[in-house]
Amino acid sequence: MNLDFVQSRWAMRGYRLYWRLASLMMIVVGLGSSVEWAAGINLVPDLGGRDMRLTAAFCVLLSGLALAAVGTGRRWIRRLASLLCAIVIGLAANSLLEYSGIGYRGIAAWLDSALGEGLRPSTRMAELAACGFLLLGGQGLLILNGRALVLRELFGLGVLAIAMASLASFAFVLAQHGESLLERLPILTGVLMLLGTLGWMSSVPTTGLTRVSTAATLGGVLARSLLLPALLLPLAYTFAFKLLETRFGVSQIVASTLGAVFTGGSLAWMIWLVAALLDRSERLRDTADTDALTGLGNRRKLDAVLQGLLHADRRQRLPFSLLMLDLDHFKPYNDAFGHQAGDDALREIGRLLRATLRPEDAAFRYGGEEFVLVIHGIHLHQLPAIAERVLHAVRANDWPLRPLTTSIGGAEACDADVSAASLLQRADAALYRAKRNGRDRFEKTGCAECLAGASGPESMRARSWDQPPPGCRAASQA
Ligand SMILES: Nc1nc2c(ncn2[C@@H]2O[C@H](COP(=O)(O)OP(=O)(O)OP(=O)(O)O)[C@@H](O)[C@H]2O)c(=O)[nH]1
Repeated sequence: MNLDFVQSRWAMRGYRLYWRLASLMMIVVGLGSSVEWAAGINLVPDLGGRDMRLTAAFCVLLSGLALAAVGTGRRWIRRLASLLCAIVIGLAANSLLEYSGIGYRGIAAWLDSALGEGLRPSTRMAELAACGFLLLGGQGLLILNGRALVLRELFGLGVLAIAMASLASFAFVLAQHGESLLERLPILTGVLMLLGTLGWMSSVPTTGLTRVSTAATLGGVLARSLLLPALLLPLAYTFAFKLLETRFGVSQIVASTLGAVFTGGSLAWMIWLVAALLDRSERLRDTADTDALTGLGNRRKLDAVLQGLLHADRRQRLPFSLLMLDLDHFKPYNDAFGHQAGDDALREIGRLLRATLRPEDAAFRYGGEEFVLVIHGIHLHQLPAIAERVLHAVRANDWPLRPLTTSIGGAEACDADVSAASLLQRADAALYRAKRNGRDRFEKTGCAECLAGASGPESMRARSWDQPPPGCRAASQA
């Protein structure tokens, strides 16, 4: 399934920045480690454990250079970067063959004997590092050439797994002063592999796994805020609780219990974050669908509701009708008492409509002083009773400044209605007639009274009621 995402500008910037920093760091550390190895000096801070070997340092340097080149449009630079990745693959494969036990003596063995093993530490990188760089080189080569998305993501996940295991193992060793699970993979190499594989993924943020986490959607926010803690927290806990046990004499049972409590707590925190974000997005959606003045649904919400009702399976479609309301002589009311008083009156109409309708029906502000009511399970011949209830509620309300009335037009959803426009148009035609026939009254329009396919009522503007809605002339003048 191929999904398109709208990317978040900030997330994209963040990923691009990370990619540049990762490539820079790899170049600096790779170069530093190579020089350090060659000159026998200490340039790169020792993180404990074993030193990085010459071949690993070279792989880091070449991967960093190739990574820096991925953004360029120049073909020859991309070719050069592909060549660097191919060299990384070659060096890693060479190391693996050296370890294979088939008696292959590769570059590192040759270098070792040429430089005099014993005088200098071995040039050979560890087996796991070789596996990691084989995958990292493959990932880079495929990204640079825009090939095999799934395979390169799998390569990335492979490097991630090796790097994470090395970090966890290192944390464990640090805490325990004991044997490492992955004793032969130096921590610096693990960290750089982690940087490198995430760097490759970040260099093309609109593809593969990263495109979800750069999306400007709820899913994108969740991925950005939860992926990294989900990866790193178990690692940090392993370290912290092992440290409590070995260095501070906390018993194993207490350390394990604390580990379980913190892991559960983190999980609960992540779920809470998801729930809070879902809640916020739902409230935002509600706000977008609500008219701020009256608290009723707005035009956008009405369109969605009608769309849903009209697009329901014809055979299962339940009858429903519309009432379209327009306040009578509202302009003089506004002019006489001011806009604020007009707003209060509109708010009061919203309250009256909510109070008058059954819970299953819904009122929407269609625009200005026009409202639309969606009445479920009601046919045209049943509408007058409901409309009369609304007319009475408005008429009988205790208006503080001057009595207000409303005119109402009604129409039923017909089989021929494929969109909301024709239905709204019939309700509008009936409203036009109610206005023409003296206001404070209800009129209805039957299914055949307007031309099918008309473009819907004029709305959200002051109506003069001198002209009937287009497409309903004959019916409107009836
Ligand atoms: N206070 C207030 N007035 C509004 C709002 N929206 C529309 N109106 C006013 O509603 C009035 C509508 O007037 P018209 O459409 O000319 O019609 P009318 O005076 O109600 O007369 P008929 O509809 O012909 O009975 C205009 O004066 C608008 O300014 C609003 O949100 N607040």
